[in-house]
Amino acid sequence: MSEGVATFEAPLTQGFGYGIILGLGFAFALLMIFITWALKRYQNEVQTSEMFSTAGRSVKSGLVAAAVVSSWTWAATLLQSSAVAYNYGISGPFYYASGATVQILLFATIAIELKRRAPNAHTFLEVIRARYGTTVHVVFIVFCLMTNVLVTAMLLTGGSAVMTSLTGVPTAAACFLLPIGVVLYTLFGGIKATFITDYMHTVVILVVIFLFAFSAYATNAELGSPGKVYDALVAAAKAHPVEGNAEGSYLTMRSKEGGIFWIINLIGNFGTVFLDNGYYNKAIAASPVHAFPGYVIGGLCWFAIPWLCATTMGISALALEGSQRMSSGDVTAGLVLPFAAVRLLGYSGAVATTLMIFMAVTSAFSAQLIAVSSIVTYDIYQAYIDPAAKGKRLVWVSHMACIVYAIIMAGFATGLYYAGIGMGYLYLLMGVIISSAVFPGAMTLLWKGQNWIAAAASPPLGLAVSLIAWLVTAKKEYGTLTVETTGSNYPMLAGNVAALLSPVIFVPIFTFVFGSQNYDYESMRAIRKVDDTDVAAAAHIDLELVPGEGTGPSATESEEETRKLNRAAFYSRSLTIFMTLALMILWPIPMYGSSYVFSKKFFTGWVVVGIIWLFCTLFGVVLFPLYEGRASIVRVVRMMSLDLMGRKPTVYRAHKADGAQASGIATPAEKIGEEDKGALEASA
Ligand SMILES: NC(N)=O
Repeated sequence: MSEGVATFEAPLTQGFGYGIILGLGFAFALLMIFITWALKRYQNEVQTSEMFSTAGRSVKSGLVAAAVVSSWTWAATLLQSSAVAYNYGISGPFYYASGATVQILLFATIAIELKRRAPNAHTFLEVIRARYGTTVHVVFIVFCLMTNVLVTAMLLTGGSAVMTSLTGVPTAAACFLLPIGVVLYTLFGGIKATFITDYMHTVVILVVIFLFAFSAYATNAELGSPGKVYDALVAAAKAHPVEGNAEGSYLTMRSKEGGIFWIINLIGNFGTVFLDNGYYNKAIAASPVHAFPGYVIGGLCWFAIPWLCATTMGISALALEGSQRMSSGDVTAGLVLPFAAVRLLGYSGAVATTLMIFMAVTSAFSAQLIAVSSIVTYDIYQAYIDPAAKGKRLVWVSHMACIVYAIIMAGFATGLYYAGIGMGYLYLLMGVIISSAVFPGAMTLLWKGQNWIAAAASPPLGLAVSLIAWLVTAKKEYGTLTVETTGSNYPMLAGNVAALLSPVIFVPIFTFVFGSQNYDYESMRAIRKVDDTDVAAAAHIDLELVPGEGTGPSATESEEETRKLNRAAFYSRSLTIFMTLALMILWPIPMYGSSYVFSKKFFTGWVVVGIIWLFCTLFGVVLFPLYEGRASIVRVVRMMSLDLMGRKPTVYRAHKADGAQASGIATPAEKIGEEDKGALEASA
C-alpha cells in the first residue's frame, strides 16, 4: 500500500468470524425448527406448499412492514450508503435513502392491484402468464431471476468483504459458508418463519445503528458531538475538497456526483423492487387490507436506516481518517462502514459490525431464497414440468431450489470477487441489467391495453439499448473498457436511464402497431391455489384448519373485502404521490438548487431528525408488530403454559363471524377446557 492510503488489520480472529457465520447460522436454524413446531402445534400452520410460499395470506401490516424493512436492508443499504457518504458527503445518505424508499411506497399501489386482481396468485410471474401466456412469461422469468441473482450477489460480495476485512476469513470461504445457516432456516421455516426471524434481525440492526450514532454524536472521545463532527468535516473539505460539491464542502446537498448517484440509485431500485418476486411474495402473504399499510409503514421506516447509518458511518470515516484516505477499491468493496466502526469503537465496533452485516445478509438472503424457490416451483416446475404436482412434491421442489440456488450463487459471488467486481459496482449496474422490464411489468397490472408483444419485446430490446448506452459511454469517456471505467458514474447513468426509459417508448409503439388488448383481468382472478391435501393428511390436520387453505370468504365477506381494498387503493395513491413528491422534490430540490452549505446548527438538527426518525422506525417495525400480534402472542404463551403443565389445549380455527377480523384470515383461538381454565386462573 502506498503512503497516504488507510489500511486496517482485521481486529477479530478467524475463529470469531467462523463462529458468527456458522454458529449464528445454526442457532437460527434451531430457532426456526422451534418456531415452525410452535406454529404448527398452536396455530395449525402446517408447512404446506401454500404456507411455505404465502404464509396463508394472513400476515398483518406490522409484520409485513418489518419483513419489508428487513429484506430491503441489504448489505449495500449499510455499506454502499456509507460509501457514498464518504465520497459525496452529507448528500450521499439522503440520495441513497430517498432513491430507494419511493419504490417501496409506489409498490404499495402495485400490491393493492395484485391483491385485487389476482387474489390466489403465488408469484407475480403467474400473473404475467395468466394475462399473456408463455412467451412473455419466459421473458419475465429471466428478468426476475436476473434481479434475484444481482441482489444475492451484492449480499454475498458485500457481506464476504466485510467478514474478510474484520475477521480475516477468506472471501471465498465466507461466500460459501454464509448461505448455509440461512438455507437451513429458510427450509425449515418457509416465508412465515422467516417473517419472524427477519424481525429479530431488524432489531439487531437498529440497535447497532443506535450504538454507532450515539457513539459518534454523543460519547466518542475524539468526536462525541455533532459540533465536533461538523468541524472535522470542514477540515476534511479543506484537505480534499469534493469536486462538483458547492464550495467543495461535504456539508451540502448540492453535489453533482451525488445527484448522478441519486438517479442511478432510483432506477436500479425500481428494478430490484418491481422485479423481485420477494416483494410480491410479501404482498401475497399479507392479508388483503394489510398489504398497503404494511408497505407504506415499511418504506417510511426503512428510510432512516441507510440515512442515519451512513450519516454516522460515512461521515465518521471522513472525520476520523486523518491524512490517510481509504483506497477507492476498499470504498467500492463496502469497507467504509467497518473502517469507521473500528475507528469509533475499536474491538466492539468490529464485533457490532460483524453481527449487523451478518443479520443484514442473512435476512435479505432468506427473502431471495423464498423468491427464487417460488419462481422455480410455481413458474417453472408446476407451469411447464408437472402441472398436476401436489403440495408434497412442490414443497420438495421449493427446498431443492433453495439449496441449488445457494450453491450457484456462492460460486458466482466467488467468481466476481476474483474478477475484481465488488458490491458497489453491482449496485450501480443493477438497473442497467434489469430495469427495462419495470415499465412493462407494472403496466401488466395497471394498464389493460398493453399488447403482449409490447410486454415480450420491450424488456430485451431495452436491455440491448441500455448495454449499448453503458459501454459506448464508457468507451467514449475513457477510451477503454475496464472494471474501473465501466463502473464510473457517467456510463452507469447512461445505461440506467436507457434501461428504464426506452420501454416507455417501446411499449406504446408496439401496442399501437399490434393493437390494444382491452384485457378484462378474468384470467388473473382465475389463478387457483395448490392442492395441499396430501401434506395436510400426512400431518394429520384437517386442511380446512390450515391458514389460507380454507374454502375462502363468503360472498358478503368478499364484497366487504373488495370495498376495503378499493378504499385502500384510494389512500394508497394519494399518500404515495404525496410522499414521493416530498422525498423527490420538496425536500431535496430547494436544497440542491440553493447550493446551501450546512451551518453547524443545521447539521445538528439534521442529525437529530435522523435519530428521531430511527426511533420511529423502532416503533413501526419492532413495537407495532408486537402490539398487533398481542392476541396471538398471549394465546401461544398460554397454550405453551398449558402444555408445560401437562394439559394439552385443543385448537380450533375461529370463524370470521366469531368477531374476528372481517378481512384476511383470523388467528386461531384456542378452546380451553373448564379444567384447564381453572388451572390457568389458579396460576394467574
Ligand atoms: N435495498 C437497498 N437498495 O438498499
